[in-house]
Amino acid sequence: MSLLLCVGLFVTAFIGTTWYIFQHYHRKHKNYPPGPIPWPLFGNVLQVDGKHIYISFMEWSKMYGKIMSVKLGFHRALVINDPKMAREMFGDLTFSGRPQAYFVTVLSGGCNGILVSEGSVWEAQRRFSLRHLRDFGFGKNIMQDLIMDNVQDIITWMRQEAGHPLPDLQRRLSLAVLNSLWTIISGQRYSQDDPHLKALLDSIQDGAVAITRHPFLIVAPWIRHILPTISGYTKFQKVVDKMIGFFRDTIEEHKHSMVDGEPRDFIDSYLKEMQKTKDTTSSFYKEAGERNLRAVVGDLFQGGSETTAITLTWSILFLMTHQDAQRKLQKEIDQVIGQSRSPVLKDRLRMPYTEAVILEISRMASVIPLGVFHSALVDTYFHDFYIPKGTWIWANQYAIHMDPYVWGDPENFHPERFLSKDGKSKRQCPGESLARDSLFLFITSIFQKFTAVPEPNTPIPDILDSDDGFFRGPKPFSVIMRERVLLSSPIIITVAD
Ligand code: HEM
Repeated sequence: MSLLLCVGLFVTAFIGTTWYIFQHYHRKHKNYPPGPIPWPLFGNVLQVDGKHIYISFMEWSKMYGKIMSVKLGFHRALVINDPKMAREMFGDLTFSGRPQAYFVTVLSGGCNGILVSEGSVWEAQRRFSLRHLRDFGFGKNIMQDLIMDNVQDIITWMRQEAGHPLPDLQRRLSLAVLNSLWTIISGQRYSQDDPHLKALLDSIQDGAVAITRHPFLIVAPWIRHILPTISGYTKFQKVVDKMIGFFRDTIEEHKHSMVDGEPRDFIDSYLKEMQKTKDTTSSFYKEAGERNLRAVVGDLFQGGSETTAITLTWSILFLMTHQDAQRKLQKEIDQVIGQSRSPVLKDRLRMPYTEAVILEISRMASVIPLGVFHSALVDTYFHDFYIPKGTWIWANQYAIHMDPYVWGDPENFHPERFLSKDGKSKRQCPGESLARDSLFLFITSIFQKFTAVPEPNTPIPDILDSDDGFFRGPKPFSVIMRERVLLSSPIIITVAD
């Protein structure tokens, strides 16, 4: 090696190390929350269990405290492992930003829509969407009918498969949940086997996988310029293009088939709002409007389908492995609903045990174990900790849901613990009531008719273990649904007013 090269390498290493030490020790404010020492370039990413990152954070919080800092590549991030602090922080608009990171901007075609936008765009898009989703059923009786149509498909399918292990349970549930959303957003209802519906689900699932399979694009996006294939960039871009293309095609079809007068669905309403908008700075104006519409449609599908479907799959696993809880649930169903009619949302008021089961399933499932990133909108203080503008913030929902100080015995499935109430935050899930309604109607309808039992001689997965991507799903399991009563006539799903 020539002397010149040696000197060059030495100088580069010296400058790099000095810069790193300066960054880490001197530019860090003395009241910045503590955390593990990050490595150059990749931060703490290589120190966590890549499969269960939230468990690594939970372990670290025992050393560094309920509010701790980590570094994801060059990004500063905080992890909140305490329910009170998380509620307080996310109830404060100062922390209602979203990280404007590379992968976020690619997924939303800029910083558009509801999920990743900020400020006036977020407010306008969220307000418009909630108002117009209500026109097409959100939070109304008609939503119950839409959900029940899809519940009926699941009951029919389970009846066909009764007594045998259920194939593709999670996919079936995903298609059923997605179909209700699809009807509200784009006006059509498909059969469960429809290729269009399947293509939409594939595209949403590929999108979710794309986020988690390529962590380097999240923490070190610059790597795509050097190693586009190895870093996963080429594949990521392909998946994202396909997903955005799907939404673009759906919107184009609407533009061609839309008529004057009443909008047929959410997309029509949005297109009409765009036509009315003359303010060139509005997020509904022309090109900006189209980008936002595509992102909103993506947010609703991505936010609403897999979350609910994975929670339902966990429900079957938890109830299959806790026959006692399943029997109590069925007893309440028999007492309040009986066998002669289908469940209706009004039944919820008289079914505290069922509600407790749903809450306990949601706690133990923690389907979005780290929640969705927030970010600090200004330099600020929180519980005497200094938090610089732009810091990414995770609420470790899994740690909160499994905190022994809060729950006593968090690893046990124990619905009775939920016979009390909880609070709310500001940047909160707009689909919460739809998700709760869906979980109630699916669970009561399924367990009204069937009992879930494990397939004999097949291993049952540990319910505390999971298959993780962006979502936390159960490990594969085999379930047999046994019919509870033999009906000679086909099931009639009637929805009372
Ligand atoms: C079990 C079901 C669900 C779970 C566990 C869930 C969870 C979450 C979480 C943790 C957030 C982040 C809130 C925050 O920023 O602090 C969120 C946001 C969001 N969810 Fe859900 N969700 C569910 C169902 C739904 C449904 C059914 C829809 C739509 C129809 C939906 C649409 C959204 C949207 C658009 C956001 C972004 C809100 C914003 O940034 O202002 N979600 N959800």
